[in-house]
Amino acid sequence: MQCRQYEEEKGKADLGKRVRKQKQKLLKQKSKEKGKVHMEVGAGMWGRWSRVRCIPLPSAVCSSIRTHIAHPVPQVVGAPVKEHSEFASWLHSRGEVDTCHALTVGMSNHGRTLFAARPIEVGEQVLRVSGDLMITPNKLPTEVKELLPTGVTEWARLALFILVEQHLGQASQWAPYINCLPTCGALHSTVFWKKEELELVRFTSLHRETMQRRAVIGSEFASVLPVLQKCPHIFGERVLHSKFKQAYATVCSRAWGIEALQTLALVPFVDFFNHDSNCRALLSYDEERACAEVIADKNYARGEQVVISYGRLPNTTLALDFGFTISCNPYDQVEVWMALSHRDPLRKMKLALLHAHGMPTVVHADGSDSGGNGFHLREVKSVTGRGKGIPHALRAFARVLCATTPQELSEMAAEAMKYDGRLARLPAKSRNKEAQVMNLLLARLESLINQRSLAALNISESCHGVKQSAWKPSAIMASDVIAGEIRVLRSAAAWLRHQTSSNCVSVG
Ligand SMILES: C[S@@+](CC[C@H](N)C(=O)[O-])C[C@H]1O[C@@H](n2cnc3c(N)ncnc32)[C@H](O)[C@@H]1O
Repeated sequence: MQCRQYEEEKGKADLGKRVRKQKQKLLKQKSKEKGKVHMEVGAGMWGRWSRVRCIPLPSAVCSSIRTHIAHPVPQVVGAPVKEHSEFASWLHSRGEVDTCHALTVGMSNHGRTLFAARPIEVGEQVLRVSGDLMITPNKLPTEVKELLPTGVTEWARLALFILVEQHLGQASQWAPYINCLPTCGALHSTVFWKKEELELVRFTSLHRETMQRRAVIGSEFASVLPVLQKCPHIFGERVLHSKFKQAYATVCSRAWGIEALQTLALVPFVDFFNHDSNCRALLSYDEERACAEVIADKNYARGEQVVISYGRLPNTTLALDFGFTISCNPYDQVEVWMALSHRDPLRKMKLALLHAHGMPTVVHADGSDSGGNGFHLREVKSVTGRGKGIPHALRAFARVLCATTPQELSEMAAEAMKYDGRLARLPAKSRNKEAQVMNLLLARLESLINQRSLAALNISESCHGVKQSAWKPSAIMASDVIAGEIRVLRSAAAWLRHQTSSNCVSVG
């Protein structure tokens, strides 16, 4: 019941507000850093700009990193694909002479990928692509750019770029690159899942985000449709929503945010790198030399698959943006929705207290306050160790939820003033109250664990009689997402139990 409420509340959330905040944060960060910046690939539609991190490239550090890859991406020594020579001569013809001396394009279990053409040493530059080769939205034909309404995002503009070049076919100067983009049916992003497939992840944030992404693609299509119709000489006679969606999803799985240039870009050749969550090599942009580069984070033998990290991405993001998941993804997370009851007599006061202490609640599209928010939980690595447990904000929210008198709320405000302004920095003075808070949180986590366990059962029942290795991509991804959420929830519940027992708080 609470989860249904969660879905409804979150579905109506005022996302515009969040986007504005994220963009402001990004702009603040911008221009602080000069030199090389790391980029993260993918969409995360509303969070993607905030995911474009801006960290000076530690080249000195890079050369001393010898990462132990605990779960490497399977190393498949693939025969070079025919595009490799085509690609290499195309790059040469464009003056990209240094780009791929160390790498060759081949096939892996996960589509095209890059292999070491010779032994590669840690700290070595394995790839360098000049700014000229990057496809940015300003490379759209001028006629199209002039017709597009201002609100059309860079994601949609890059999707249009793909459509323009696909229409040109072999006459396109980008043809060797465009020909390698995924064809219809090759992308497994959740935006393409059927209704019954999406049902498998019904209670997760992935479900909501997928619906939002679909809505965004739909409204972007509506905005560009008049331009598509005005320019049949550029796009062809009739561009259907499905074709635009395919191009849009392709951009989501391949575009890089280049903060230094404040733009989104498709970067040919870099596109062939597969992702490994244990890898520390990132694509970075060298502002001085105006080129993108990748530095090896370990030694590679000839023929070994060379990977990079697309970022510290949970399976929900991987499934939505890229159409794959990783089993036991170390960056998995769960969104736990907590909300004040409409029947709570202190609701107004509690909302005021939360808002005054930097704890916003989600606002519906109609302007009403949901009285709740989602809190992201990551796996708690050690139940007994001193590392991070559950987010402080979640604990503070639970304290506010459990307050029963105005006096309690005033005491919380006074205590926050004494410290750093944040609510509930210390456990409640009354042991009973603290136990109540812990019980509330534990009950919430346990109900989510039960719900996810049922979802996991559902997935295996939907694949009854089929060997796991033969499951459809959607079932594998749904299973990884749910298993990850259960793992995270269990670790958080174990941490809570340990905290309460070591503080001698009785937990029911
Ligand atoms: C930037 S492209 C990488 C090149 C891609 N393999 C190709 O054939 O063009 C990203 C796509 O590669 C695939 N991919 C990358 N890393 C993967 C991994 N670790 N497991 C499964 N698929 C992966 C996914 O299909 C993803 O959408």
